[in-house]
This record gives sequence, structure tokens and C-alpha cells, in this order.
Amino acid sequence: MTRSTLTTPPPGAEPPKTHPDGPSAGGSLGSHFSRCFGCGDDHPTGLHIAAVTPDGASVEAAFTVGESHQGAPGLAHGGVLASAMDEVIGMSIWLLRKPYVTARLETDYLLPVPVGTTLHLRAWCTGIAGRKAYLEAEGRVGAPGGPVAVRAAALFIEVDMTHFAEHGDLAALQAEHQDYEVNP
Ligand SMILES: CCCCCCCCCCCC(=O)SCCNC(=O)CCNC(=O)[C@H](O)C(C)(C)COP(=O)(O)OP(=O)(O)OC[C@H]1O[C@@H](n2cnc3c(N)ncnc32)[C@H](O)[C@@H]1OP(=O)(O)O
Repeated sequence: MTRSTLTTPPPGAEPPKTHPDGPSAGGSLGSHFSRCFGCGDDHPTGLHIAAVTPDGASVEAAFTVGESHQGAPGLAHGGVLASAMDEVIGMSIWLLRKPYVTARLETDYLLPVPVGTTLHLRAWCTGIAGRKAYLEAEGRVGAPGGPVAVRAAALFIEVDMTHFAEHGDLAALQAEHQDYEVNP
């Protein structure tokens, strides 16, 4: 992975501690928002990524490139592949049950990915330092042990839920996250 210092954990960064309310090993993660481009069931042309965690700390998912994901004819759009990386990385940090957003996402494209290809995705956290989480992901062609087509490294920043309420759609947030209160 060609990765900058901005996505490399600094000395002393701690590995994340799993959250007691997170899914246990083998559990499904579910979608955080039904209209999310990455994981929402109700998004008409989204990626519909559904992930499991093999160990409570990392995530695995499969994503099949469709007609609506093309850039060059017959090939996946690079931005769509970056979205898939962003989504599984976001899912892996949501295992900690704290809200984070992407601050920086670095992507290496190693192989072209034709429409119809199933990419086997994996994401994991390499360290936490204060509000900063350092994460990596990869997408392998055809099987979990297949050749790597895309790799990513990311810096995510912890926010609080008011980030989504103030900058996003408060009603939609409250409809799908009933435990969210404006004035807790
Ligand atoms: C609803 C369901 C819930 C769950 C919701 C789950 C959703 C998951 C969806 C997938 C993830 C996404 O796509 S999220 C969508 C895409 N991302 C975004 O929209 C984020 C837009 N950016 C922002 O809102 C902001 O810039 C933040 C929150 C990232 C940072 O702002 P801030 O809170 O004011 O913090 P700030 O002081 O600027 O930065 C804190 C530290 O991080 C460093 N830092 C900040 N940005 C960067 C950067 N790009 N590259 C390097 N370093 C950076 C700073 O230097 C600083 O380091 P130091 O001085 O402390 O050393």
C-alpha cells in the first residue's frame, strides 16, 4: 500500500477496544441508514454492501459491480470503488459504536474491475490516537483469497451525533436512530 504519513498511525497509537454493544464474532453489521449509497437497502443504484465481522474488530463484505457502477464501458468507475472502500472502512469503525467521518481516503487501483465482478472487501483499524482513527481496506477479485484489485488507507475523525443533525437531515437521522435526542 502506498500510504502517506497522514494515514499512518503515529507511534503510541492504540489498537481499538471493541464495544460491548457491538456485534460479536460472526455477526452482521446492518445498515446505518436505509438510503446510504454504500449500505442502504432503499438506495436504487447504491452498492448495497452488507457486512459481517469475523472477529468483532474487522469487517468483511462482498460487492458485485453492476451496470450503474461503470466508468469506462464495462469497467467499474474508480470513484465507485473508492466509495466501496469508504463504506467498509466506515462500517469497521462503527463497530466501536462512536460516530466517525472520513477526513482522508487514499486509494490504490491495482487491477481493472469489469462489470459483473464480485469484490471481496475487508476493512480493519490499525490504530486510534485521540479523535483520529487509522484504517485500511482491500478488495479482492472473485474470492476472499483472490488478487487484490483495490486498496485504501484512511484517516477518520470522531465527531458527535450533532455533526449529522447540524449538517444533515435531522428528521431522517431521528427516524432511523430512535436513541438520538437533540438535547440529551
Ligand atoms: C448517523 C449514523 C452514524 C454513523 C454514520 C456513519 C457514516 C459512515 C459513512 C462513511 C464515511 C463517510 O463517507 S463520511 C462523509 C465524508 N466526510 C465528511 O463529510 C467530513 C467533512 N469534514 C468535516 O466535517 C471536518 O473537517 C472534520 C469533522 C473531519 C474535522 O473537523 P473538526 O472536528 O473541526 O476537527 P479538526 O480540528 O479540523 O481536525 C482534528 C484533527 O484531525 C486532523 N485532520 C482533519 N482533517 C484532516 C485531513 N483531511 N487530513 C489529515 N488530517 C486531518 C486535524 O489536523 C486535527 O489534527 P490535530 O491538530 O488534532 O493533530
